[in-house]
Amino acid sequence: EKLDHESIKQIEIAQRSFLLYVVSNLNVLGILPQITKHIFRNRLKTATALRARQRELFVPLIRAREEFKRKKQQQQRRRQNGDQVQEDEERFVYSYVDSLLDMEIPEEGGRKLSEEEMVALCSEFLNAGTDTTSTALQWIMANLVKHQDVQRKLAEEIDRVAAGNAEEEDAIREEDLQKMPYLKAVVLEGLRRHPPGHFVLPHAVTEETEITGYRIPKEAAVNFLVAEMGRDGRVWEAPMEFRPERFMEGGDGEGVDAAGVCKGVIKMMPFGAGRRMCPGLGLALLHLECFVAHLVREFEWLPAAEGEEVDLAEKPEFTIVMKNPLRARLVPRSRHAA
Ligand code: HEM
Repeated sequence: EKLDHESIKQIEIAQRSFLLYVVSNLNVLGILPQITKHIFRNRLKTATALRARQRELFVPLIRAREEFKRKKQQQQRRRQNGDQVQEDEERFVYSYVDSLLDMEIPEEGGRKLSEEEMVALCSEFLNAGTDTTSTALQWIMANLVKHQDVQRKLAEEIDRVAAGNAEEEDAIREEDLQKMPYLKAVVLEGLRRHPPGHFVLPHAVTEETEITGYRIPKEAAVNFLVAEMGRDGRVWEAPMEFRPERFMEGGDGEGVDAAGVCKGVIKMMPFGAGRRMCPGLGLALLHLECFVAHLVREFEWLPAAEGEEVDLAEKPEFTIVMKNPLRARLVPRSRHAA
C-alpha cells in the first residue's frame, strides 16, 4: 500500500521477466543438471542476473519490514512493563514477510531463512498469487463476452443482490457474494474449462508404491492432467461448452465444491489436491468472484467489433493464457445514466 506506482511497476517488470525467462529457458536444466548447467551456462547467467534484480528490489523492503517489526516489538515490551509509549499511527498487520522473518528450520538446527531464500519465496508467492488469478479472470471475462446470455443472467443476479445496498455504496460487499450462486457457478465453470495450470507442480512419492497396477518408483516425478480431468466427457456433459448451469441444481457439477470435490470424488482439480493443494484457494475464489461481480456490474462487455469472435485458443506461458488476449468493448451500465 505504501509503495509508489513506479516502484510497483519495477517489481512487476522484474517478476514477469524472471517468470517468463525461467519457464521457457530453464526447464532443460532439470535433465542431467551436472551436464546441462555447463552446456546452457549462458541461460543460467541470465537467470542469475534477473534474480539479482529481484534482490535489489525486495531486500530493502524486507529490511525495512524487519526494522518496523523490531520497533513494534520494543514498543509492546515497554507497554507490558508499564511504560508510557507514544502510539504511532501505523497498525501492525502480520504479513507474509513477517512469517518468513519468524520462520526457523528445525531440520537445520533452527536456523533462520537467509535474505536470498526470502527473496525467492517472495517471488514465488507473488507469481503464484497474481498470474494464476489474472489468467483465470481473463478466461472468465472472455467467456462472458462470448456468451451474452450468461452475462445477462449474471448481471441480473448481481443487480438483484446488490439492489438493497445504499445508493452511495458502490462496492459489492463480501457477504453479498455469498448470495450469488450463479456468480460462483460462472467462476467454477471458468476454472473447469480453463484451469490456469494444466498440471499441478511436480510431486514425488517418498517410497516406491503401486496405484491401480502402475508401479511408481521412489522419487519419480508425478503429475496430474488437470485440464483433461475438467474436460473428461465421461464425467462432464458437453465438456468443451461453457455452461455455468451445470454447477446449479440438477447439473453434472451440482455439489462440486471449490476444491472440485463432490461426495468424496475429485471431478476437477484446478487448485491441485491433498496436502500440497493451493493454499491461496480461498483468496483466489474471493478475488475472482469480487472482480467478476464488479466488472459485470459496472460494464456491459461486448465483442470489440460487430461480428468479432472471441478466440479461445491457448498459449502456454507460466500459466495457460489466451493466445490472442481478450479484446472487448465496454459500455457503462445504465444505472450510471440516471
Ligand atoms: C485462480 C487462482 C489460482 C489457481 C488456479 C492456483 C492453482 C494452484 C495449483 C494447481 C497449485 C499446485 C498444487 C499442487 O501441486 O498440488 C498451486 C500452488 C500454490 N499456490 Fe495457487 N492458485 C491460485 C491462486 C493462488 C493465490 C491467490 C495464492 C497466494 C496468495 C497462491 C499461492 C500458492 C502457493 C504458495 C502454492 C505452492 C504450495 C506448495 O507448494 O505447497 N495461489 N496453486
